[in-house]
Amino acid sequence: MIIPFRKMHGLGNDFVVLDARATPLPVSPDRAAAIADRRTGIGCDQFIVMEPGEGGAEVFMRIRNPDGSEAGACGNATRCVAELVMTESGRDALSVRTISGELPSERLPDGTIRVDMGPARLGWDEVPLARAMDTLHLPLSAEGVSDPAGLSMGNPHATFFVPDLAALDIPRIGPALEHDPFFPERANIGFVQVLAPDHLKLVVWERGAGLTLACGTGACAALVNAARRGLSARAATVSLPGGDLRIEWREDGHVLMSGPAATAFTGMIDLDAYPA
Ligand SMILES: N[C@H](CCC[C@H](N)C(=O)O)C(=O)O
Repeated sequence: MIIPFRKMHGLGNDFVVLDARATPLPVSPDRAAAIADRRTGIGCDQFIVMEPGEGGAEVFMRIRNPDGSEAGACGNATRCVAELVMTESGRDALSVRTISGELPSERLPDGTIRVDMGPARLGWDEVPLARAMDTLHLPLSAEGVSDPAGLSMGNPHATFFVPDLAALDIPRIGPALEHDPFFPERANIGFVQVLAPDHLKLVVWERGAGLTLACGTGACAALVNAARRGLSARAATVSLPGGDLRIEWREDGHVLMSGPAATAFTGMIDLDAYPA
């Protein structure tokens, strides 16, 4: 089955996007993982399938990590899918639905995309954690880091605050933290250096994907956790290796994320060349 694909990215967090809105596509977790492979497939940080929208949403977005695991949210991909559907429909506002909820999105005058990523979920059972506790201070540590804050943006996040990101060996400490039994569904692990109350520097070890150039939900988690700790204002620029996102934790608990979305190239793929 030969079909078109679109290669997109948000600040270098990259995606293969397939369109299954008109016709269902046979994409198993194994096939998604094979296509996401950077040597034997197209390669991407997350594999995205657009499905027919439901409720008030124009499109449903299915998110899989390169290990085949399904994720409940992906901020950078949400901006990409929103931009794609806005451009094809000539609209500047629409909603993208995921398994975690409906995400109202709009194109701003400067061409960036702003998404209401929904509420930050702060309960231990929402993250989720393995047992009841205050999510503001988690009893977790690794070399050079300790005492993270946790939350969910529709996917699990732990945020460590450090004096100097450059001193960390994230590829070495990331995997064990991602898989800590403390996180029954694993977790995305963010490392934040607070530069100013309105400026955070962030690197994320992503669940099921590892080190990425940017993580939209990770930036949302970093801002909310910094504000909860009194380390930042409720709105800040979050600088990731791939570039900057603007994040605001609104008084109603919703988190707004603004940033770019880009298409790198399009092509055709033969799904039958990949494991069923
Ligand atoms: N690895 C994440 C999904 C992608 C998140 C990230 N790429 C973003 O932009 O939010 C997870 O398993 O929850």
